[in-house]
Amino acid sequence: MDLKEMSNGVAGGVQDAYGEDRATEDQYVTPWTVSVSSGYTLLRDPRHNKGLAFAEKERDAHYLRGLLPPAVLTQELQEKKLMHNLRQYKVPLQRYMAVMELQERNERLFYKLLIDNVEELLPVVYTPTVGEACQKYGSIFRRPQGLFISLKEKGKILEVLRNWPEKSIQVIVVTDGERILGLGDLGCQGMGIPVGKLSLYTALGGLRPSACLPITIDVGTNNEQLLNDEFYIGLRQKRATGQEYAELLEEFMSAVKQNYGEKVLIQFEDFANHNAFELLEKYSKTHLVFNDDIQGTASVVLAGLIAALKLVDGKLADHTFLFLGAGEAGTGIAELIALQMSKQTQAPLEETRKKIWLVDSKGLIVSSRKESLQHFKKPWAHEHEPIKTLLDAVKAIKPTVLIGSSGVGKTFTKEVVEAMTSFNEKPLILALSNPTSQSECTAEEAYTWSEGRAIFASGSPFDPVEYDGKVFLPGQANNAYIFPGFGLGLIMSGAIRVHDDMLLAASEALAAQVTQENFDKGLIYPPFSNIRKISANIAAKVAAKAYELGLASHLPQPQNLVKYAESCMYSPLYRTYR
Ligand SMILES: NC(=O)C1=CN([C@@H]2O[C@H](COP(=O)(O)OP(=O)(O)OC[C@H]3O[C@@H](n4cnc5c(N)ncnc54)[C@H](OP(=O)(O)O)[C@@H]3O)[C@@H](O)[C@H]2O)C=CC1
Ligand SMILES: CC(=O)C(=O)O
Ligand SMILES: [Mg+2]
Repeated sequence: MDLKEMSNGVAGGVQDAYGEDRATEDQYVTPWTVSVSSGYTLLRDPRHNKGLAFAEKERDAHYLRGLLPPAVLTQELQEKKLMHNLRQYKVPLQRYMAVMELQERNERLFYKLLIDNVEELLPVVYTPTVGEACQKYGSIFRRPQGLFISLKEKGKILEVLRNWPEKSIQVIVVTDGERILGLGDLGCQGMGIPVGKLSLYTALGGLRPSACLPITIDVGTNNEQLLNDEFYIGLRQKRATGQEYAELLEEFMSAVKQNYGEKVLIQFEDFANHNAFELLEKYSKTHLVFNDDIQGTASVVLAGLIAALKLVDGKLADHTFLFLGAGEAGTGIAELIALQMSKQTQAPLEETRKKIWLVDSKGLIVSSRKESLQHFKKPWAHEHEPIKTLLDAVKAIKPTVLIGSSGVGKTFTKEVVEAMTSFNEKPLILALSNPTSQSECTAEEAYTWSEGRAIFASGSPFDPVEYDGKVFLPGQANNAYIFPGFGLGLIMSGAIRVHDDMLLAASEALAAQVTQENFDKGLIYPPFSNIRKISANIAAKVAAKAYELGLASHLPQPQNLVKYAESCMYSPLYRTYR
């Protein structure tokens, strides 16, 4: 038999014993797959796979007989088994890999697990474990998730977007990996963050998984360790900057709009501040963009403050705020607090900003430093003598609220917390930096050093703390409370732009969900176990604001926006196949 006969019609091809390879290595082939999933392909399709939950009839109808062992398990039983297995892993990264493997194998079961066990699994798929996963991303991933758009794709970004199998995208979370949590530049390995954030969009906010697209833009990395790592998965070059960077981002933003229309939400995540503010400012005029680190964080912290006013005396404007860290999170939060105060008191923003002080790596931001400050710090350069350390700033400013957003761990020392406690009956202390290793202090430190008087919340979760016979529940001040519901509100109203008033509406909606029972435990955030209900309420308020501002395009406005939000939410329950 000559080669041509063996090739089954593929000229010059081969036929191996299994009939798999129809072409020799030097020939071109077309990758193809069947479009209706059945049999083995169905079991390998994470969107439709149900594992042992396929019913007898489905096993017959979809050529699954023999491909599965005889037992038929319910989704609940599968969930029980998986949670049992997960709890056997003592190393957080192993849990992360196990849940990610589930996401790649059986999407609905993954989301059911995440929704039903949100408080237990949030630290696995999100901070702190996702930070470690990004650091080790190159070595732990077998199958890449999301789209990687590097400088190599310049001029072809639209084609790259078209390679993504889903066409009806509603939310994109995009990073360039330069400021991953408080871990710095992780280059292309930052992909874990958009993937994690989008899994929360689905689990906490109810967006369909197929409508979510994680993207990492790879313009190189300045992380020497990664550049020297032979297994590094990204571009092996220093970061592109200036015009080269701006042009790639411009092409990306245009291609997104061209491919998905103008109502796709683009969430910027973990960009370094020298790009983040500029990108937000530039594209908020032409696209539906949201910067989670600047805006989402601001909204979640403001919500915590509004709620905390039930535990401490006074109105927002009666308080004095001091930040450690004057970057995206710090100045973003400061600006939203000032805006809320201004709306409440009718005082101009320039006045309300004076209640807020920020410390950066060079000390307190004061007017004598104004000339040399980055533009986003300038509004916070108040009249004061220069102060170098946080402790001295705390003693001089005497804040009622201390917020950590520097990305540097252990900076709220015993002296700092004691100083806060010396002039506040109930000092409000928020250690926002992520992951846990970068937290400004631990929950235990905050409660112990303040002799049980601090109202404390942190970016990454801490376990309950027992102090002086009383159990304290630390809350989690994390933008994960906001962005899923916020995004749902934008999408369901067909919003075309994000407006600051929507952030304020989201804060108030979140604060309104804190119950007396939560307050009694010292919490200023509701538990994550209610997050879908919380997200529906946030979405409703955000959508209502979009309608009020004339920014909504989904008309007419649904009558009951909370019910409508709930009806839009993805359910992870298995469907029955005909
Ligand atoms: N809980 C949450 O929901 C969120 C938490 N975060 C966390 O906040 C942290 C900061 O993020 P982001 O604002 O985007 O980062 P940025 O890089 O934009 O800002 C960091 C700021 O901290 C300052 N800083 C750095 N080191 C010190 C130091 N030793 N002493 C005083 N100030 C210092 C920097 O000063 P300088 O300007 O002088 O360099 C800068 O002003 C990260 O850990 C991130 O994970 C962020 C978003 C949401
Ligand atoms: C939570 C978050 O967005 C961050 O730490 O960057
Ligand atoms: Mg972030």
